Order: sequence, then C-alpha cells, then structure tokens
Amino acid sequence: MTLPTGSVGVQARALAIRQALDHPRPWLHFPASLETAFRHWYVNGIRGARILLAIVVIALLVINSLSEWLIMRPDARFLPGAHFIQWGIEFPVIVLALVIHLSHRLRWLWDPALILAGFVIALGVEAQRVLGLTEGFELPALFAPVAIVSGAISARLRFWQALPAGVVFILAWSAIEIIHIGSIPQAANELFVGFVALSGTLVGLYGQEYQARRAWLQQEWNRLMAETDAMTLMPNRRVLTRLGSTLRARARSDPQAIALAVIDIDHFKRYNDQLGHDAGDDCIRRVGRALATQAHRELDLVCRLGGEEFVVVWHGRRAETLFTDAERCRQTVRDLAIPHPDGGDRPVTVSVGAVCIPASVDPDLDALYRCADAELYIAKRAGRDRCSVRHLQVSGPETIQAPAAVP
Ligand SMILES: Nc1nc2c(ncn2[C@@H]2O[C@H](COP(=O)(O)OP(=O)(O)OP(=O)(O)O)[C@@H](O)[C@H]2O)c(=O)[nH]1
Repeated sequence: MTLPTGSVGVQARALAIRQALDHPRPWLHFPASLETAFRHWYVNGIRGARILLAIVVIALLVINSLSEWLIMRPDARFLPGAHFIQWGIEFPVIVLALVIHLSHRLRWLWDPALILAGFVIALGVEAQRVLGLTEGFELPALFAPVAIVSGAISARLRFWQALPAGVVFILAWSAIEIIHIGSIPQAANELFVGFVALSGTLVGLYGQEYQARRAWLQQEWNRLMAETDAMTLMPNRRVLTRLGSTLRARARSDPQAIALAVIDIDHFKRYNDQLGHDAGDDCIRRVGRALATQAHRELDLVCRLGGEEFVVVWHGRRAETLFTDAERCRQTVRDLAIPHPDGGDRPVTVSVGAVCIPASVDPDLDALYRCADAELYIAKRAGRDRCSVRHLQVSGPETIQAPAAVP
C-alpha cells in the first residue's frame, strides 16, 4: 500500500486520472505518473493466466513430440532435426520465459521473453514444415499464425510492444515462405495468411488494452475518491485511520518518533459570514495546498478532517524540531497573505496544536489527535495565530496519556 504524501501527490494524481478519463488516449499511453502503475496492474492481473499459457505450450510440445514418435513417424529419418528444434530451441526458450515470469527481479523481462518465445515457436514450427521435417505429420499452415494471435491476446501483450515485434516476425515468416516457395507471387497465399494474422493480433490487442486502460482509470478514480476530501482533493479521515494501522505495524520492526499537529483556521466563521461560502471554500483549498507542502517523507501525511481543520502527521521527525515544524505550518499559511475581512492588515491565520512521542511509544494516532486538539484549544485561548506544542509524557513504557476530551 502506498500512502499519499500530503495532498500534493493526491491532487496531482487525481488531476492526471481525471484528465485521462476526460480525454481517452487512442494512442494507448498515460502520463508517466500513471503508466508504471497501469503496466504493473495489467501484467500482474493475469499472472496465473500467463503461467497457464506457458504450461499449455509446453504440454503441446510434449504431446506433439510423443505423437510423432509413437504414431506418425514410422520413418525416423527426420526425427533428430525436428526434435532438436523442439527440445533444443523451443523448449529452453519457453522455460526461460516461465522462469523470468516467476522471478520477481526479472519480471520486467517477461514481455520481451514472451515475444521471443512466440517467435521461436512459430518460426520453428514453420521451419519444420517448410524443411519437410514434419513429413507425414503436416501441421496445418495456419497453426503458427493462430497460435500467435491467441497467445499474444491471452498473454495481454501491450500493443506498442506487439506492433514492432509483429512486423519483425511477419518479415521473418515471409522470408521463410518466399525462400521455400520460390517467389513472392507464388507465396502470396501464405503471406496473406500471415498479414491477416498480424492485423488480427494487433486489432485484438489494441481493443483489449484500450478497454483495460479505461477500466483501470475508473477503478483508480473510485479508489482515490473514497480516500479523498472532494472539495480540496486532500486525503480524508479514512487515510488518517489507515495510516494509524500502518504506523503501528511498522513500529514493530522500525520504531520511529511520531509528531501530530491539528491546525485550525482562525475566525473562519466571520470570514465565511462576510465573504460568502464560495470564498470560504476557496480559502480552505488554498490553506490546504499550502499545508500540503509540509509533508516530506513517505509516511508523512497532511489531511483535511472536515470544516476548517487539518491534521499533519510527521513520521520519524525529531522531538526537538516539533515547535519549528508547527511554526512553519503557521507561517506558511500566514505567507499566503489572504486578506481577512476583519480589517486592518490581518491576513487569514491558523492556530496549531502539536504533540510528539518518542520511538519507544506505541503510535496511537487517536490518542495523539486528542492530545494535539487539547494543545490547539490552548493556542486558541491564548489569542490564536500561534502554536502550542507538547512532548507527551507516557504513563507506562508504551501508552500515551490522552485527555478524555477537549476541555
Ligand atoms: N466555506 C466553508 N465553510 C465551512 C466549511 N466547513 C465548515 N465551515 C464553516 O467554518 C466555520 C467554523 O466556525 P467556528 O467553528 O465557530 O470557528 P471559527 O469562527 O474559525 O473560530 P475559531 O476556530 O475559534 O478561531 C463555520 O462558520 C462553518 O460554517 C466548508 O467546507 N466551507
């Protein structure tokens, strides 16, 4: 699970997905930020099917070979050559493709390996036919193209990989046919079959990939929206809850100090009442964007809990920097210089309540939130536009003493 860092990452991702959904890309490519995730999903989604495909191909080779041996070939003159192609060339290539697929580190080689395996099998089969090695057991001329079409589509080769590979393949295949038959006009029938097979493969792959891309975008959008505050496109409370579980799980192997700040816009009711709800919404968005820059590490988070309240979680930040970090949040909003309708030079400001715990303490975000909220209350009572921070005392070796409720 990858958690969004602050809201900037989430907003950028939401924007990229929305744009891709609104403008379907007929050329089958997403912006780089989405492309990698899509490819991972596309290939891994049918991992089992690909393994099955490789096993089926191996089984076909075995059956083909055995049947030749037992039934078809009373004259064994050609068998060594045919078996060398099958077992010496095709079989190792398929096994190599399978090993690559099963190995996590070599996974990126899978598609090229699959294309290579397809090439070798189809050209091998065709070469056997053309060279007369399968005399007495004539494979239908359509075998290779049909195998390529169905194999490529069921293995979900991506269109832009299949296109150059298909062109190279069809040229090699045509060369075998032309050399065997003697001239292009005489080989026209075979070449036509090859080009039809290539076109069918490409059309099938294009349609399949296009549909898959649309479905993936929609799925990603739904997932993102379930974890995003619709108005600001910032992570919502659900992400904070999930982060709590992640931090607790992570703390067992990698304990880190945690800090949490609750940030609330000052006198926002007056802002809203005097400038209107739309201006209020806009102000919340701008404050959210500014605060989002305060998340730096993988498990840092800036989210909007609702209303004009935000929460920042810092993972692995030293306790000594807590006040500076909280002040930076406050100053970042002040620097926006959004005029407050209260008059004078007063810009929109925030109050910040922040707490932190050392690495030895169980990171209970609920308890941290209640403690930080109590600090926020202190900051508000002290006049607003300020920070109140506390290094939490722990009652036992592992628990946080959180106030039952905000006073
Ligand atoms: N525009 C807008 N206003 C909101 C939204 N959510 C909550 N509010 C308003 O935010 C205001 C919060 O007011 P209060 O809780 O009284 O706090 P405050 O006026 O900011 O005062 P202090 O927090 O004590 O400084 C209310 O007027 C809410 O209507 C929102 O999504 N958009």
